[in-house]
Amino acid sequence: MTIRPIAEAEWPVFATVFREAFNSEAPPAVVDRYRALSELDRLLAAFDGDQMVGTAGALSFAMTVPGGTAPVAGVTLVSVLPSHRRRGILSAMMRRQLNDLHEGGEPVAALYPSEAAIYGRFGYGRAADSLTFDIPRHGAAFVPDAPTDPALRLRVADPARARKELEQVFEIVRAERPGQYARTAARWDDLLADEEFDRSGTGALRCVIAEDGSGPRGYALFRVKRKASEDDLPANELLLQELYAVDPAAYALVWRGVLERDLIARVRAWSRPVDDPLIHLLAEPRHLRPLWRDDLWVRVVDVGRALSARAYAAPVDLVFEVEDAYCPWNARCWRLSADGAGAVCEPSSAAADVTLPVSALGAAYLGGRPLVGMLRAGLIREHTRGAVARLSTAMSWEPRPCAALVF
Ligand SMILES: CC(=O)SCCNC(=O)CCNC(=O)[C@H](O)C(C)(C)COP(=O)(O)OP(=O)(O)OC[C@H]1O[C@@H](n2cnc3c(N)ncnc32)[C@H](O)[C@@H]1OP(=O)(O)O
Repeated sequence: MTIRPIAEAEWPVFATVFREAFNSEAPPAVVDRYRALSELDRLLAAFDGDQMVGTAGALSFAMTVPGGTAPVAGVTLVSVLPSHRRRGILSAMMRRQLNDLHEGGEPVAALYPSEAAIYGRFGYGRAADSLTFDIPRHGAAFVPDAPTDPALRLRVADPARARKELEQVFEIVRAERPGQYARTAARWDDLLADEEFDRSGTGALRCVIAEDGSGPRGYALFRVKRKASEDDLPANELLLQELYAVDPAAYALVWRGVLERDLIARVRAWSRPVDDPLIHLLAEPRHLRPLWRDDLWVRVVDVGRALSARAYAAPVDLVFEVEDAYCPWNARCWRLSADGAGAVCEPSSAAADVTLPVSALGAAYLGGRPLVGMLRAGLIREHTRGAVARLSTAMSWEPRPCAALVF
């Protein structure tokens, strides 16, 4: 078995392997979009003799982390042909990729797993969660004191033509929420693509923008799936792709534009953050009927650099011991000292206050997974009473992390 980067000429075979592994029906135009999204020199393939049997890629993200932005490898296109599964090919590709990231100086990796049980063994931790809302039209009323702004108006826009305005809003909001990553032109092309395959029975991509005299302040992208009830009344579903706004009044107005749209029986919204302000705006939040699931998984590739690259919610100074079977350079004691002036995380020879698996550090890295929960679950060992609570408080962050756009 060989694992190596691919050449441009090998892309079609690479695409054949991941299409087969994912049981994908993606047409050539969509495969071209994957290529535009990919960074060729960061694609790895596994070979059995001459045959390509496995794939893995990484994207160079600037990702929002607590208090700033960090370089993060967005791991993607991971697949092994059905004929070659459960022989350790994924494990070998993950080991190679983690070594490459370490040597290339990328301190953190993140991914969306196809199945949540796969990546914990490679040191990834469940770092962000998201909610799916399923809101019936009759449950869409807002609390009486929901914010309004008479300067705001709602405009129906063509998504492709409105791209610059959407980018303008997104650039502001992405800096606030950990897990959000800067979007390349290819990412926007993919998000706004509206070919037959993208519609797949769910209708054209639509857009509303909340704006005032000085420009856009919020937007929603959505499709409408046409449906009729048994007695032939409109029962259409609005499928919300994304909704962002830079201030509360614009946020409320865009949601109103979505929830109060005529001829819609229900609104389904995926990948909403767990602290979505909509939870406070709906007069009857039980109508959100939230479904909880995992969003981003994070892998701390280099403990010292990763933990020095973020901010902390409270001062902390302690020593923790990391267990890491895949990245031996992490497996040792580290001292973390952080206060309002910054954070330093360095190797230490002092006795550890806490021992934890590297996946726990990944889970806590974006501020959304309190370590105290993992202590109670018996996944972390505490040697100094109260040390996990202090580290947990320091690593927690507002707002809660959510990438919300699968890569
Ligand atoms: C970020 C992303 O791209 S996520 C997309 C992941 N890809 C897919 O889901 C496509 C379909 N699936 C596949 O291509 C393959 O089944 C893969 C990539 C998930 C696994 O590849 P394999 O080469 O079979 O994995 P490998 O043999 O290295 O398995 C390593 C370990 O993970 C376990 N494992 C592998 N796949 C799964 C799974 N889907 N669920 C739970 N455990 C799994 C194996 O049992 C093995 O466990 P062990 O170490 O205790 O023996």
